[in-house]
Amino acid sequence: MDSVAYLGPQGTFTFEAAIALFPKNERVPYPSIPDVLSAVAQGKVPHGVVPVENAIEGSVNLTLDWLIHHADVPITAELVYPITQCLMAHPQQGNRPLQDFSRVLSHPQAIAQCQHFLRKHLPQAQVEFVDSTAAAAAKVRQYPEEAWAAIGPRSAQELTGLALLKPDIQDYDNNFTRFIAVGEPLTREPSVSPAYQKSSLLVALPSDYPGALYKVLASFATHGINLSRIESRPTKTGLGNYHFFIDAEQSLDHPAMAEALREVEAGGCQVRRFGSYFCYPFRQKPIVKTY
Ligand SMILES: O=C(O)C(=O)Cc1ccccc1
Repeated sequence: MDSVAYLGPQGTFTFEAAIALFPKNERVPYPSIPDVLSAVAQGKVPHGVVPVENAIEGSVNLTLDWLIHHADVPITAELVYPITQCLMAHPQQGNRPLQDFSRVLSHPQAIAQCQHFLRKHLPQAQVEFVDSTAAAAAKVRQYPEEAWAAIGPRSAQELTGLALLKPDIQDYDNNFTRFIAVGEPLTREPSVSPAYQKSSLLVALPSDYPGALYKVLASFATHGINLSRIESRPTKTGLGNYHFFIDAEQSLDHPAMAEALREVEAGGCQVRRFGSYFCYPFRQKPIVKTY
């Protein structure tokens, strides 16, 4: 069975997303987002799952930049998945008042989603960023004597046997994250039904002149294509140089899309196509305890 690389270890949000997108496949944890994308790009695994955007904190720039600069892999599916963060600690530290914790560990996106909570309840705690929420939980588990806490999903708390200090600590409701699958096309249906088809593109403008981006947007508009996301990322060639990561709610082989892209390219833009794929809205949380 085709295996799936995901941002691990077991118990990350990406682990849950990988279960929802690839319920029957073998899943292989990788310690970082670049490791997942590179494993797929190098053909070590046919599929990968990584986070790409969060409703509160925005883009996962590491994912976008690695896709743009280092891993030439198509996007094959998207999952929109609800995120609830909990605060956990070693059972030996479970009765400690929150304000006495000296350190809080998590993935930068998770820390960013709980800024207000941390300022209010753990103002003394030093923040330590790690590669994933479940890696944070695993590290806290290794240091029973330390007054350390981790932020992450309930599955990480359950799998590591940490004490649950407080559930639902994210600052805003409606905390959703988009995860993408990359690599070979999906051979089986995920455990959720698709909502609609979309495409992802990277558009580089020919040069900096008035209306360059406007012309690109106009081509999509005149062909009736709805853009659901436009993210400027530095090209890394100099300050102020950007290209645009664009999501369009249309398949690449649709005639209107093909015509819009022909126009954009005729205008001198370079367009990279990451592929067309289905977006799967989350319906029911997978049960991770049994995995
Ligand atoms: O570290 C994880 O659990 C991840 O999957 C990355 C992440 C972190 C915070 C919100 C969504 C995804």
